[in-house]
Amino acid sequence: MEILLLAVVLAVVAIGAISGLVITRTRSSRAPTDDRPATAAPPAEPQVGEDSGEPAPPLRRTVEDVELPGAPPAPDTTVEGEPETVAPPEPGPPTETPEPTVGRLIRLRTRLARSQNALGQGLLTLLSRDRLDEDTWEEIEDTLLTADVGVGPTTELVERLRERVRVLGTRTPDELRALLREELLAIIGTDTDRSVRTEGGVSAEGEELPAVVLVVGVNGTGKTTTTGKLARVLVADGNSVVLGAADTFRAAAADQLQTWGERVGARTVRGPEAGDPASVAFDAVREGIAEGADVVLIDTAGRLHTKTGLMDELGKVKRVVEKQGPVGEVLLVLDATTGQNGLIQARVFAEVVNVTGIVLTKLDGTARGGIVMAVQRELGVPVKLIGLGEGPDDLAPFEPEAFVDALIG
Ligand SMILES: Nc1nc2c(ncn2[C@@H]2O[C@H](COP(=O)(O)OP(=O)(O)OP(=O)(O)O)[C@@H](O)[C@H]2O)c(=O)[nH]1
Repeated sequence: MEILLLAVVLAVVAIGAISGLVITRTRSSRAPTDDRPATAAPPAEPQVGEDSGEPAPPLRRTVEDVELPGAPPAPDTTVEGEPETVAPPEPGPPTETPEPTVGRLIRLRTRLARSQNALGQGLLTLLSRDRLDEDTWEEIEDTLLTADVGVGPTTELVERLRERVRVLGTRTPDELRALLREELLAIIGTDTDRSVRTEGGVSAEGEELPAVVLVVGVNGTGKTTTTGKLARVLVADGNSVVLGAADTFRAAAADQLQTWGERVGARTVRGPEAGDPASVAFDAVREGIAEGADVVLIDTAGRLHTKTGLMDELGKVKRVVEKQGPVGEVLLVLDATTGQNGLIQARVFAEVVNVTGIVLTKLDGTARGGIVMAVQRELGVPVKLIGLGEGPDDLAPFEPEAFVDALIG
Protein backbone atom coordinates (compact mmCIF):
# COMPACT_ATOMS: atom_id res chain seq x y z
CA MET A 1 0.00 0.00 0.00
CA GLU A 2 2.75 2.42 1.01
CA ILE A 3 4.65 1.49 -2.07
CA LEU A 4 1.58 2.17 -4.14
CA LEU A 5 1.12 5.61 -2.52
CA LEU A 6 4.76 6.48 -3.13
CA ALA A 7 4.45 5.42 -6.73
CA VAL A 8 1.38 7.66 -7.19
CA VAL A 9 3.16 10.68 -5.64
CA LEU A 10 6.22 10.16 -7.88
CA ALA A 11 3.96 9.84 -10.90
CA VAL A 12 2.18 13.14 -10.05
CA VAL A 13 5.51 14.96 -9.52
CA ALA A 14 6.86 13.62 -12.81
CA ILE A 15 3.74 14.69 -14.74
CA GLY A 16 3.91 18.17 -13.13
CA ALA A 17 7.57 18.61 -14.04
CA ILE A 18 7.00 17.53 -17.64
CA SER A 19 3.96 19.85 -18.10
CA GLY A 20 5.91 22.82 -16.54
CA LEU A 21 8.73 22.32 -19.00
CA VAL A 22 6.32 22.17 -21.91
CA ILE A 23 4.57 25.44 -20.87
CA THR A 24 7.91 27.26 -20.43
CA ARG A 25 9.15 26.09 -23.81
CA THR A 26 5.84 27.00 -25.40
CA ARG A 27 6.09 30.59 -23.92
CA SER A 28 9.70 31.06 -24.90
CA SER A 29 9.12 29.80 -28.39
CA ARG A 30 6.13 32.18 -28.75
CA ALA A 31 7.86 35.33 -27.58
CA PRO A 32 9.59 36.28 -30.87
CA THR A 33 6.41 35.92 -32.81
CA ASP A 34 4.39 37.98 -30.36
CA ASP A 35 2.98 40.74 -32.57
CA ARG A 36 2.15 43.21 -29.78
CA PRO A 37 4.16 46.37 -30.05
CA ALA A 38 7.24 46.31 -27.89
CA THR A 39 6.24 49.63 -26.32
CA ALA A 40 2.82 48.38 -25.25
CA ALA A 41 4.05 47.68 -21.77
CA PRO A 42 5.43 50.86 -20.13
CA PRO A 43 9.05 50.39 -19.17
CA ALA A 44 9.77 50.69 -15.54
CA GLU A 45 12.80 52.95 -16.18
CA PRO A 46 13.76 55.39 -18.97
CA GLN A 47 15.57 53.56 -21.73
CA VAL A 48 18.85 54.56 -23.32
CA GLY A 49 18.26 57.31 -25.84
CA GLU A 50 15.06 58.45 -24.23
CA ASP A 51 14.90 61.71 -22.37
CA SER A 52 13.37 61.70 -18.98
CA GLY A 53 12.70 65.43 -19.03
CA GLU A 54 12.74 68.52 -21.27
CA PRO A 55 15.58 68.56 -23.78
CA ALA A 56 18.47 70.82 -22.82
CA PRO A 57 18.52 74.08 -24.80
CA PRO A 58 20.95 73.95 -27.75
CA LEU A 59 24.20 75.80 -27.30
CA ARG A 60 23.74 77.79 -30.53
CA ARG A 61 20.71 79.89 -31.23
CA THR A 62 18.15 78.36 -33.52
CA VAL A 63 17.36 79.60 -36.97
CA GLU A 64 14.19 81.17 -35.56
CA ASP A 65 16.29 83.30 -33.22
CA VAL A 66 18.87 84.38 -35.74
CA GLU A 67 17.97 86.70 -38.54
CA LEU A 68 19.45 85.45 -41.73
CA PRO A 69 20.86 87.77 -44.36
CA GLY A 70 17.97 89.02 -46.43
CA ALA A 71 15.35 87.81 -43.96
CA PRO A 72 12.70 90.25 -42.81
CA PRO A 73 13.63 91.84 -39.50
CA ALA A 74 12.21 90.43 -36.31
CA PRO A 75 10.24 92.78 -34.09
CA ASP A 76 12.26 94.75 -31.58
CA THR A 77 11.64 92.46 -28.68
CA THR A 78 14.94 90.72 -28.25
CA VAL A 79 16.51 93.21 -26.01
CA GLU A 80 13.73 94.04 -23.65
CA GLY A 81 14.76 91.01 -21.60
CA GLU A 82 18.27 89.71 -21.33
CA PRO A 83 20.49 90.22 -24.36
CA GLU A 84 22.38 87.09 -25.27
CA THR A 85 26.06 87.70 -25.18
CA VAL A 86 29.04 85.78 -23.98
CA ALA A 87 31.02 87.25 -21.15
CA PRO A 88 33.50 89.74 -22.55
CA PRO A 89 37.09 88.91 -21.79
CA GLU A 90 38.94 91.10 -19.37
CA PRO A 91 40.80 93.89 -21.12
CA GLY A 92 44.53 93.47 -20.92
CA PRO A 93 46.97 96.24 -20.20
CA PRO A 94 47.62 98.44 -23.22
CA THR A 95 50.58 97.16 -25.14
CA GLU A 96 50.98 100.17 -27.39
CA THR A 97 50.85 103.92 -27.15
CA PRO A 98 49.06 105.28 -30.20
CA GLU A 99 50.43 108.31 -31.95
CA PRO A 100 48.82 111.61 -31.02
CA THR A 101 46.18 112.63 -33.54
CA VAL A 102 47.21 116.24 -33.84
CA GLY A 103 49.26 116.67 -37.00
CA ARG A 104 48.64 113.17 -38.28
CA LEU A 105 47.60 114.47 -41.66
CA ILE A 106 50.85 116.39 -41.85
CA ARG A 107 52.73 113.14 -41.20
CA LEU A 108 50.62 111.34 -43.79
CA ARG A 109 50.82 114.23 -46.20
CA THR A 110 53.41 112.64 -48.47
CA ARG A 111 51.16 109.59 -48.82
CA LEU A 112 48.21 111.80 -49.67
CA ALA A 113 50.28 113.90 -52.07
CA ARG A 114 51.53 110.78 -53.82
CA SER A 115 48.04 109.62 -54.62
CA GLN A 116 46.28 112.95 -55.13
CA ASN A 117 48.96 115.08 -56.70
CA ALA A 118 47.85 114.30 -60.26
CA LEU A 119 44.58 116.17 -59.68
CA GLY A 120 46.13 119.33 -58.25
CA GLN A 121 49.08 119.42 -60.63
CA GLY A 122 46.82 118.67 -63.59
CA LEU A 123 44.59 121.61 -62.72
CA LEU A 124 47.52 123.97 -62.18
CA THR A 125 49.11 123.03 -65.50
CA LEU A 126 45.86 123.63 -67.36
CA LEU A 127 45.20 126.94 -65.60
CA SER A 128 48.73 128.09 -66.47
CA ARG A 129 48.20 127.85 -70.22
CA ASP A 130 48.61 131.10 -72.11
CA ARG A 131 45.17 130.91 -73.61
CA LEU A 132 42.32 129.60 -71.51
CA ASP A 133 39.94 128.74 -74.35
CA GLU A 134 36.82 126.59 -74.23
CA ASP A 135 38.80 123.42 -74.89
CA THR A 136 41.01 124.12 -71.91
CA TRP A 137 38.02 124.73 -69.63
CA GLU A 138 36.56 121.47 -70.86
CA GLU A 139 39.80 119.71 -70.00
CA ILE A 140 39.69 121.27 -66.53
CA GLU A 141 36.15 119.99 -66.17
CA ASP A 142 37.17 116.50 -67.30
CA THR A 143 40.08 116.45 -64.85
CA LEU A 144 37.70 117.21 -61.99
CA LEU A 145 35.11 114.67 -63.08
CA THR A 146 37.76 111.97 -63.50
CA ALA A 147 38.84 112.60 -59.91
CA ASP A 148 35.24 111.96 -58.77
CA VAL A 149 34.54 115.55 -57.75
CA GLY A 150 31.03 115.07 -59.09
CA VAL A 151 28.99 117.07 -61.58
CA GLY A 152 27.55 119.68 -59.20
CA PRO A 153 30.77 120.66 -57.44
CA THR A 154 32.69 120.53 -60.77
CA THR A 155 30.31 122.96 -62.47
CA GLU A 156 30.44 125.28 -59.50
CA LEU A 157 34.22 125.15 -59.26
CA VAL A 158 34.76 125.75 -62.98
CA GLU A 159 32.39 128.73 -62.99
CA ARG A 160 34.15 130.32 -60.06
CA LEU A 161 37.60 129.70 -61.53
CA ARG A 162 36.56 131.20 -64.86
CA GLU A 163 35.27 134.30 -63.16
CA ARG A 164 38.31 134.75 -60.97
CA VAL A 165 40.84 134.10 -63.74
CA ARG A 166 39.04 136.65 -65.92
CA VAL A 167 39.22 139.26 -63.14
CA LEU A 168 42.83 138.40 -62.41
CA GLY A 169 44.01 139.03 -65.97
CA THR A 170 47.66 138.04 -66.11
CA ARG A 171 48.46 135.02 -63.95
CA THR A 172 51.64 134.14 -62.13
CA PRO A 173 52.03 130.51 -60.94
CA ASP A 174 51.82 131.62 -57.31
CA GLU A 175 48.64 133.56 -57.92
CA LEU A 176 47.08 130.59 -59.66
CA ARG A 177 48.03 128.23 -56.87
CA ALA A 178 46.56 130.58 -54.26
CA LEU A 179 43.40 131.00 -56.29
CA LEU A 180 42.92 127.28 -56.83
CA ARG A 181 43.60 126.61 -53.15
CA GLU A 182 40.95 129.13 -52.12
CA GLU A 183 38.34 127.77 -54.48
CA LEU A 184 38.95 124.13 -53.56
CA LEU A 185 38.66 125.05 -49.90
CA ALA A 186 35.45 126.94 -50.59
CA ILE A 187 33.96 123.79 -52.15
CA ILE A 188 35.18 121.52 -49.34
CA GLY A 189 34.20 123.92 -46.57
CA THR A 190 36.48 125.06 -43.78
CA ASP A 191 34.01 126.00 -41.08
CA THR A 192 32.31 122.60 -40.68
CA ASP A 193 32.62 120.74 -37.39
CA ARG A 194 34.53 117.60 -38.31
CA SER A 195 35.24 116.28 -34.84
CA VAL A 196 33.96 112.81 -33.92
CA ARG A 197 31.37 113.38 -31.20
CA THR A 198 32.69 111.96 -27.99
CA GLU A 199 30.56 113.80 -25.45
CA GLY A 200 28.50 111.44 -23.36
CA GLY A 201 25.16 112.27 -21.84
CA VAL A 202 23.01 111.63 -18.81
CA SER A 203 20.07 109.22 -18.76
CA ALA A 204 16.60 110.10 -17.45
CA GLU A 205 17.63 108.31 -14.24
CA GLY A 206 20.69 110.53 -13.88
CA GLU A 207 23.13 107.84 -14.97
CA GLU A 208 26.24 108.92 -16.91
CA LEU A 209 26.12 107.70 -20.49
CA PRO A 210 29.08 107.15 -22.79
CA ALA A 211 29.18 108.63 -26.27
CA VAL A 212 28.07 105.98 -28.74
CA VAL A 213 29.59 105.74 -32.21
CA LEU A 214 28.10 103.35 -34.76
CA VAL A 215 30.31 102.33 -37.70
CA VAL A 216 28.43 101.28 -40.85
CA GLY A 217 29.05 100.60 -44.52
CA VAL A 218 29.10 98.03 -47.30
CA ASN A 219 31.35 94.96 -47.26
CA GLY A 220 35.08 95.38 -47.23
CA THR A 221 35.20 99.17 -47.06
CA GLY A 222 37.36 98.99 -43.94
CA LYS A 223 34.84 99.24 -41.08
CA THR A 224 36.54 96.90 -38.62
CA THR A 225 39.97 98.34 -39.39
CA THR A 226 38.60 101.85 -39.03
CA THR A 227 36.87 101.00 -35.74
CA GLY A 228 40.16 99.64 -34.43
CA LYS A 229 42.12 102.65 -35.65
CA LEU A 230 39.51 105.02 -34.25
CA ALA A 231 39.78 103.32 -30.86
CA ARG A 232 43.47 104.20 -30.97
CA VAL A 233 42.71 107.78 -31.95
CA LEU A 234 40.28 108.11 -29.04
CA VAL A 235 42.62 106.44 -26.56
CA ALA A 236 45.46 108.69 -27.76
CA ASP A 237 43.20 111.65 -27.02
CA GLY A 238 42.65 110.42 -23.45
CA ASN A 239 39.30 108.60 -23.74
CA SER A 240 38.43 105.21 -22.29
CA VAL A 241 36.82 103.03 -24.93
CA VAL A 242 34.61 99.91 -25.06
CA LEU A 243 34.32 98.12 -28.40
CA GLY A 244 31.15 96.34 -29.55
CA ALA A 245 31.69 93.54 -32.08
CA ALA A 246 28.27 93.67 -33.71
CA ASP A 247 29.65 92.21 -36.95
CA THR A 248 28.40 88.73 -36.13
CA PHE A 249 28.29 87.56 -39.77
CA ARG A 250 32.01 87.51 -40.47
CA ALA A 251 33.51 85.05 -38.03
CA ALA A 252 36.93 86.71 -37.90
CA ALA A 253 35.62 90.25 -37.43
CA ALA A 254 35.17 89.98 -33.65
CA ASP A 255 38.66 88.48 -33.22
CA GLN A 256 40.10 91.21 -35.42
CA LEU A 257 38.37 93.91 -33.38
CA GLN A 258 39.38 92.36 -30.09
CA THR A 259 43.00 92.33 -31.18
CA TRP A 260 42.78 96.03 -32.05
CA GLY A 261 41.22 96.68 -28.64
CA GLU A 262 43.77 94.69 -26.67
CA ARG A 263 46.57 96.71 -28.19
CA VAL A 264 45.27 99.83 -26.49
CA GLY A 265 43.64 98.22 -23.44
CA ALA A 266 40.03 98.53 -24.65
CA ARG A 267 37.51 95.83 -23.76
CA THR A 268 35.61 94.17 -26.61
CA VAL A 269 32.06 92.96 -26.03
CA ARG A 270 31.20 90.02 -28.27
CA GLY A 271 28.19 87.82 -28.86
CA PRO A 272 27.63 84.31 -30.13
CA GLU A 273 28.67 83.73 -33.72
CA ALA A 274 25.79 84.53 -36.09
CA GLY A 275 23.94 86.00 -33.13
CA ASP A 276 21.70 89.04 -33.11
CA PRO A 277 23.87 92.11 -33.77
CA ALA A 278 21.38 94.38 -32.00
CA SER A 279 21.84 92.37 -28.80
CA VAL A 280 25.62 92.68 -28.98
CA ALA A 281 25.39 96.42 -29.63
CA PHE A 282 22.97 96.82 -26.73
CA ASP A 283 25.23 94.83 -24.44
CA ALA A 284 28.29 96.82 -25.45
CA VAL A 285 26.58 100.06 -24.46
CA ARG A 286 25.41 98.50 -21.19
CA GLU A 287 28.98 97.44 -20.54
CA GLY A 288 30.17 100.96 -21.41
CA ILE A 289 27.73 102.42 -18.90
CA ALA A 290 28.76 99.92 -16.21
CA GLU A 291 32.46 100.66 -16.79
CA GLY A 292 31.96 104.40 -16.94
CA ALA A 293 33.63 104.44 -20.36
CA ASP A 294 33.86 107.66 -22.34
CA VAL A 295 33.06 106.14 -25.72
CA VAL A 296 31.46 102.93 -27.01
CA LEU A 297 32.46 102.12 -30.59
CA ILE A 298 30.22 99.64 -32.37
CA ASP A 299 31.44 97.83 -35.48
CA THR A 300 28.64 96.46 -37.68
CA ALA A 301 28.64 93.85 -40.42
CA GLY A 302 29.18 94.92 -44.01
CA ARG A 303 25.91 95.04 -45.90
CA LEU A 304 24.97 95.86 -49.42
CA HIS A 305 22.83 98.95 -49.52
CA THR A 306 20.59 97.16 -52.02
CA LYS A 307 19.55 94.43 -49.52
CA THR A 308 16.47 95.76 -47.81
CA GLY A 309 16.47 93.09 -45.09
CA LEU A 310 20.01 93.90 -44.05
CA MET A 311 19.40 97.63 -44.13
CA ASP A 312 16.33 97.12 -41.92
CA GLU A 313 18.50 95.13 -39.54
CA LEU A 314 20.91 98.07 -39.31
CA GLY A 315 18.02 100.38 -38.47
CA LYS A 316 17.08 97.96 -35.72
CA VAL A 317 20.62 97.93 -34.29
CA LYS A 318 20.45 101.70 -33.94
CA ARG A 319 16.95 101.73 -32.46
CA VAL A 320 17.85 99.05 -29.94
CA VAL A 321 20.99 100.92 -28.82
CA GLU A 322 18.91 104.08 -28.45
CA LYS A 323 16.82 102.38 -25.78
CA GLN A 324 19.73 103.14 -23.46
CA GLY A 325 20.76 106.52 -24.76
CA PRO A 326 21.39 108.49 -27.93
CA VAL A 327 23.73 107.36 -30.67
CA GLY A 328 25.81 110.51 -31.04
CA GLU A 329 27.65 109.56 -34.18
CA VAL A 330 26.96 107.28 -37.14
CA LEU A 331 30.09 107.00 -39.25
CA LEU A 332 29.67 105.74 -42.78
CA VAL A 333 32.85 104.11 -44.06
CA LEU A 334 33.31 104.60 -47.80
CA ASP A 335 36.06 103.08 -49.88
CA ALA A 336 37.47 105.95 -51.96
CA THR A 337 38.44 103.55 -54.73
CA THR A 338 34.80 102.69 -55.49
CA GLY A 339 34.15 106.15 -56.92
CA GLN A 340 30.64 107.27 -57.70
CA ASN A 341 29.12 104.05 -56.38
CA GLY A 342 30.08 105.34 -52.95
CA LEU A 343 27.57 108.15 -53.41
CA ILE A 344 24.72 105.76 -54.06
CA GLN A 345 25.68 103.76 -50.96
CA ALA A 346 25.87 106.96 -48.94
CA ARG A 347 22.39 108.03 -49.95
CA VAL A 348 20.79 104.74 -48.85
CA PHE A 349 22.69 104.47 -45.57
CA ALA A 350 21.84 108.06 -44.74
CA GLU A 351 18.14 107.29 -45.15
CA VAL A 352 18.28 104.30 -42.84
CA VAL A 353 20.54 105.42 -40.00
CA ASN A 354 20.99 109.18 -40.27
CA VAL A 355 24.70 109.26 -41.06
CA THR A 356 26.53 112.06 -39.21
CA GLY A 357 30.05 111.67 -40.59
CA ILE A 358 31.99 110.05 -43.41
CA VAL A 359 35.21 108.08 -43.15
CA LEU A 360 36.91 107.87 -46.51
CA THR A 361 39.30 104.91 -46.55
CA LYS A 362 41.99 103.81 -48.97
CA LEU A 363 42.75 107.33 -50.15
CA ASP A 364 46.34 106.14 -50.38
CA GLY A 365 45.36 103.81 -53.21
CA THR A 366 43.45 106.08 -55.58
CA ALA A 367 43.88 109.36 -57.40
CA ARG A 368 40.17 110.05 -57.07
CA GLY A 369 40.25 112.18 -53.93
CA GLY A 370 37.56 114.40 -55.40
CA ILE A 371 35.04 112.08 -53.80
CA VAL A 372 35.59 114.13 -50.63
CA MET A 373 33.81 117.06 -52.29
CA ALA A 374 31.14 114.97 -53.99
CA VAL A 375 30.05 113.02 -50.94
CA GLN A 376 29.80 116.07 -48.72
CA ARG A 377 27.76 117.88 -51.33
CA GLU A 378 25.54 114.86 -51.90
CA LEU A 379 24.78 114.16 -48.25
CA GLY A 380 25.42 117.44 -46.56
CA VAL A 381 27.49 115.34 -44.13
CA PRO A 382 31.16 116.16 -43.50
CA VAL A 383 34.11 113.88 -44.13
CA LYS A 384 35.53 113.49 -40.62
CA LEU A 385 38.33 110.97 -41.03
CA ILE A 386 40.43 109.63 -43.86
CA GLY A 387 42.26 106.33 -44.13
CA LEU A 388 45.68 106.50 -45.71
CA GLY A 389 47.06 103.02 -45.24
CA GLU A 390 46.79 99.74 -43.42
CA GLY A 391 49.00 100.74 -40.51
CA PRO A 392 47.43 101.19 -37.06
CA ASP A 393 47.92 104.95 -37.03
CA ASP A 394 47.08 105.56 -40.69
CA LEU A 395 43.70 107.12 -39.91
CA ALA A 396 43.72 110.90 -39.72
CA PRO A 397 41.18 113.56 -38.81
CA PHE A 398 40.25 115.26 -42.06
CA GLU A 399 41.68 118.76 -42.29
CA PRO A 400 40.66 120.61 -45.47
CA GLU A 401 43.73 122.85 -45.58
CA ALA A 402 46.22 119.99 -45.26
CA PHE A 403 44.22 118.00 -47.80
CA VAL A 404 44.21 120.78 -50.40
CA ASP A 405 47.88 121.53 -49.80
CA ALA A 406 48.69 117.88 -50.49
CA LEU A 407 46.54 118.08 -53.62
CA ILE A 408 48.23 121.04 -55.24
CA GLY A 409 51.71 120.43 -53.84
N1 LIG B 1 45.35 100.79 -48.22
C1 LIG B 1 44.41 100.88 -47.30
N2 LIG B 1 43.77 99.75 -46.91
C2 LIG B 1 42.82 99.86 -45.97
C3 LIG B 1 42.43 101.11 -45.42
N3 LIG B 1 41.43 100.88 -44.52
C4 LIG B 1 41.20 99.55 -44.54
N4 LIG B 1 42.03 98.93 -45.41
C5 LIG B 1 42.09 97.49 -45.73
O1 LIG B 1 40.85 97.07 -46.26
C6 LIG B 1 40.66 95.70 -46.01
C7 LIG B 1 39.25 95.46 -45.47
O2 LIG B 1 39.16 96.03 -44.18
P1 LIG B 1 38.14 95.52 -43.06
O3 LIG B 1 38.27 96.46 -41.92
O4 LIG B 1 38.29 94.08 -42.79
O5 LIG B 1 36.78 95.76 -43.84
P2 LIG B 1 35.28 95.61 -43.30
O6 LIG B 1 34.52 96.73 -43.90
O7 LIG B 1 35.24 95.49 -41.82
O8 LIG B 1 34.88 94.23 -43.97
P3 LIG B 1 33.50 93.41 -43.79
O9 LIG B 1 33.29 93.20 -42.33
O10 LIG B 1 33.75 92.15 -44.56
O11 LIG B 1 32.44 94.23 -44.42
C8 LIG B 1 41.76 95.29 -45.04
O12 LIG B 1 42.76 94.64 -45.76
C9 LIG B 1 42.26 96.63 -44.51
O13 LIG B 1 43.61 96.59 -44.11
C10 LIG B 1 43.12 102.28 -45.87
O14 LIG B 1 42.87 103.42 -45.47
N5 LIG B 1 44.10 102.10 -46.81
